[in-house]
Amino acid sequence: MSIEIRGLSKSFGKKQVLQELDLTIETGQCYCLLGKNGVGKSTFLNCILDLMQPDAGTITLLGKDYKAQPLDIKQNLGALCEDNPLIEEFTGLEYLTFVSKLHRLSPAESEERISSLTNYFFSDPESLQKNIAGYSTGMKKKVGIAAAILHKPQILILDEPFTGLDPIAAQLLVKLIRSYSTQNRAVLISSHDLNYVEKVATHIGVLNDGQLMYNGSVQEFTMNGENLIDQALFQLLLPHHNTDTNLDWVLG
Ligand SMILES: Nc1ncnc2c1ncn2[C@@H]1O[C@H](COP(=O)(O)OP(=O)(O)OP(=O)(O)O)[C@@H](O)[C@H]1O
Repeated sequence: MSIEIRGLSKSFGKKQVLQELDLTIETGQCYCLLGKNGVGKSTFLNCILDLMQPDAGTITLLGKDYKAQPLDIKQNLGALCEDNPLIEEFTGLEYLTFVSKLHRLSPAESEERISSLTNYFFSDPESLQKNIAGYSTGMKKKVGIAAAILHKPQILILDEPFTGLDPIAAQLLVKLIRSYSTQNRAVLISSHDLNYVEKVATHIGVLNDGQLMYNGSVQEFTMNGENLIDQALFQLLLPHHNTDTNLDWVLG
């Protein structure tokens, strides 16, 4: 198994965001984490990425305990964080070269991989010669995704990967994720873009009130395709949401 979480809890002050959460993700799965704004999806991913310390619980990735073997794990982990931190003073090309050096890729490997990723995601490879500070949100997102997969990690964790991408780039990412997760790897995504989730997910998790209120296959979630993912999600979450508020003053 790729990712095994047991009893994960995290609070901010008095607000408990994650409550003794358990989750197992196997290789070959693309697990999509869904849920309303502020429900704790990024907190959950940040704990798995060791960017945030949980209050309790264990995280085992690729059979290894995070606390005992953090470096072994991180060599096999690729991540796109929600705030997508890059080095803005670098050009896109400099940044990707820097990341490939961190992963100790040979210069030839690095050049080949950056060149193919550039051709795949960027219609104008010249743009990678400019400083990241001047990039659009979507351009930055594409650089972040390329940096996450440069070292072919066995686990890929992407927080809101589709947000800000144009439809062509999003479709290219769909294609990449689909073939990526069918290899001996696993992909974990947090997303609100249900049209794209529909295209990549093998498994769905719905986070609510600190717990996974659904955790299972996409077939079961959609009742073998009878429902779309958004319909299934509405049915699950709507009873927990107040829809009675009257907005006549705006609409009238
Ligand atoms: N560093 C922090 N300090 C205090 N509270 C935080 C911190 N990070 C997150 N929170 C709170 O934890 C809760 C979960 O936030 P999180 O960003 O994980 O939600 P999310 O499900 O990813 O939301 P969204 O879908 O809007 O991106 C929110 O109430 C948020 O305000």
